[in-house]
Amino acid sequence: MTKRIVVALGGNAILTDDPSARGQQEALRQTAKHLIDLIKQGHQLIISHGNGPQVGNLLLQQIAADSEKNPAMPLDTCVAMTQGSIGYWLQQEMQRVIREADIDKSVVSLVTQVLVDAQDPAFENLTKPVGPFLSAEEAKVASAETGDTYVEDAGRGYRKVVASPKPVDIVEANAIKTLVDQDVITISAGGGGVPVISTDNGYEGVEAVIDKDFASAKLAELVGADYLLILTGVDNVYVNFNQPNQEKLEDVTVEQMKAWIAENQFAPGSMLPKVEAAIEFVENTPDAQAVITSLENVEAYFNGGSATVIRNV
Ligand SMILES: Nc1ncnc2c1ncn2[C@@H]1O[C@H](COP(=O)(O)OP(=O)(O)O)[C@@H](O)[C@H]1O
Ligand SMILES: NC(=O)OP(=O)(O)O
Repeated sequence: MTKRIVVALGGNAILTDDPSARGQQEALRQTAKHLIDLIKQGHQLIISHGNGPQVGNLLLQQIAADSEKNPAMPLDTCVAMTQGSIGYWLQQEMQRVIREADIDKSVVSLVTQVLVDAQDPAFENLTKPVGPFLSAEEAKVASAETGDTYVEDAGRGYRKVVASPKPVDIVEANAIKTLVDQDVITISAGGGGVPVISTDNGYEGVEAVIDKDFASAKLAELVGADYLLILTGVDNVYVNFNQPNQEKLEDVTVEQMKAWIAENQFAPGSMLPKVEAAIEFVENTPDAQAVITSLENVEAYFNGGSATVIRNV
């Protein structure tokens, strides 16, 4: 039976070891190959993706700008630029695998605005890591030079952090839903969506990067998805992760997940937002499921395999 699946692509689906345009498109070629099975099975895909490394790199490229003839672009515009570049690569690679599979389906990527609350306390408390990983010393130098805040990111090094307000609504949700109803594969809410606030004069961009897992949960709710499929670097979520007594989670309820969150089982900035986004989606969409697994495990999961699946009961 056809299912409506929001697929949220994590960092390793886009950026492996080569950050060039060619390298990222090659990574997305492999990603597209992992998704074709779902399309062959007749499911509707609504794809979203991260942009943390890419938008941070783009901000660094703005340093080369001058003030008048080639001005630096603000963060909301940089988010839109990464939606454009990643959407372009992915759209081309999805079209390639669809053509190779001899399937007649259109793919389109949409510049997507996500409404946030101008009063969100996240604007005062910067939490979203973007760009490259630095050593403690490099981060100290960069922070002294730019005034930017750097924090340690889940044991992987230091990264610049920016504001990350929660998504309230997706401006283009009806347009996306119309396309999905017409069986078009959409790539939307990339990089969490371009953060905008509502003013008397319409929408206005704000300097922030929305977490793509929360934006994907909102997207899944608004398009009436059956599944929110969060794809990341691990086949399953674990409790006591990376410890001798680590335990793989398979079928779990929202209630169990909340208890483990209270025990600080999931790392902020990496697994925690995924688990919270999964809970938010299933709480707002009672018969739906959220699945957290790796790209490599997707085909196996949808053919009867195992992953971390979060349901209401
Ligand atoms: N409790 C946990 N269970 C499984 N993985 C965890 C856990 N805590 C942290 N992680 C790590 O978090 C990573 C996912 O976060 P991250 O790489 O930031 O996401 P993304 O794939 O969206 O870029 C996993 O690949 C894993 O290494
Ligand atoms: N916007 C966002 O959450 O990107 P990452 O998943 O790449 O951090």
